[in-house]
Amino acid sequence: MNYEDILYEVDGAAAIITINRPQRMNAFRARTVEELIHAFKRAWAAREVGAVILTAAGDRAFCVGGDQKVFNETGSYGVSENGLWEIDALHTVIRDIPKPVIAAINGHAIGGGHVIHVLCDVTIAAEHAKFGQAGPRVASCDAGWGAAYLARIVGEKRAREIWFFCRQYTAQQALDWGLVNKIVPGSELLAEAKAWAKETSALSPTAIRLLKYGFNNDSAQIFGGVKMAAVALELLGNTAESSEGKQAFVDKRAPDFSQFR
Ligand SMILES: CC(C)(COP(=O)(O)OP(=O)(O)OC[C@H]1O[C@@H](n2cnc3c(N)ncnc32)[C@H](O)[C@@H]1OP(=O)(O)O)[C@@H](O)C(=O)NCCC(=O)NCCSC(=O)CCC(=O)c1ccccc1C(=O)O
Repeated sequence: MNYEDILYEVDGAAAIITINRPQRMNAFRARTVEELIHAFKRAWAAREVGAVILTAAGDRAFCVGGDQKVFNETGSYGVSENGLWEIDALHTVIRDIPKPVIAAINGHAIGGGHVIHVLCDVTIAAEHAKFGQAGPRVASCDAGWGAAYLARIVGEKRAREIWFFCRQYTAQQALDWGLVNKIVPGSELLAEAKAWAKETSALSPTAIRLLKYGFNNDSAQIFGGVKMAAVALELLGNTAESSEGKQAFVDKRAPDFSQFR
């Protein structure tokens, strides 16, 4: 597969997957998601790879979720080679790949971009990184992993605060809440992530695989709701409420959801 929206390289025992749409703050479209899934499977199959680093181009954003401009123009997140919109399959492969996935957060991790880092095994953040959910501002949400798994990490009260108020949190706040494992200066982010990848790659791959699936086992029941949430979100995406959210984003104004209450 030819990548247009991401970069893939192997450095030592680390596969480095870079979301490469800095002109859209690394927001994803259907093609981006399809390429990410492909790259994760490539890293899964590569014997020399012991860990995956997921990061993004530039120093402004890790990923700000679904590309709202594409959605506003086309009514979807655009086309993919296989014709599918597979955000849930991306979440699944991050959980299923039997190698640690290290998120290296180089800026804003917002909306669907925040959900992706939450699902990674560990997160290292640049000092200037910002975290939060934004979906309800544009009539979108992830009521699957994005809600239930987030609550496991930060607790119910904090998870509900994150979703119900759509605020942004600093890297220090994210560290205090257990959302990230370490904060480093932006200039040291990739080197730090590579050091973590090297360290874990020296350990028994079978033990790591067992542990990852052991951790996953405890939260696996959330998956039952993931598919339901995806179908519900697709239906929400076809409503006037969704159109108002996306149009307001493009117009750079506050949405008026009053008629949908
Ligand atoms: C990220 C911001 C907080 C940054 O703010 P700021 O620094 O002030 O910069 P801006 O001037 O706002 O933005 C700069 C530039 O980038 C464009 N941009 C920003 N975000 C997006 C985006 N998401 N899509 C497209 N373009 C974007 C912005 O328009 C500016 O462009 P100019 O041309 O220069 O004007 C702030 O920008 C912000 O809050 N952004 C919106 C974040 C957002 O709403 N994200 C989408 C949330 S919904 C979502 O992610 C879908 C989820 C999903 O599909 C899903 C479905 C089912 C299960 C799971 C999922 C899932 O988890 O993904």
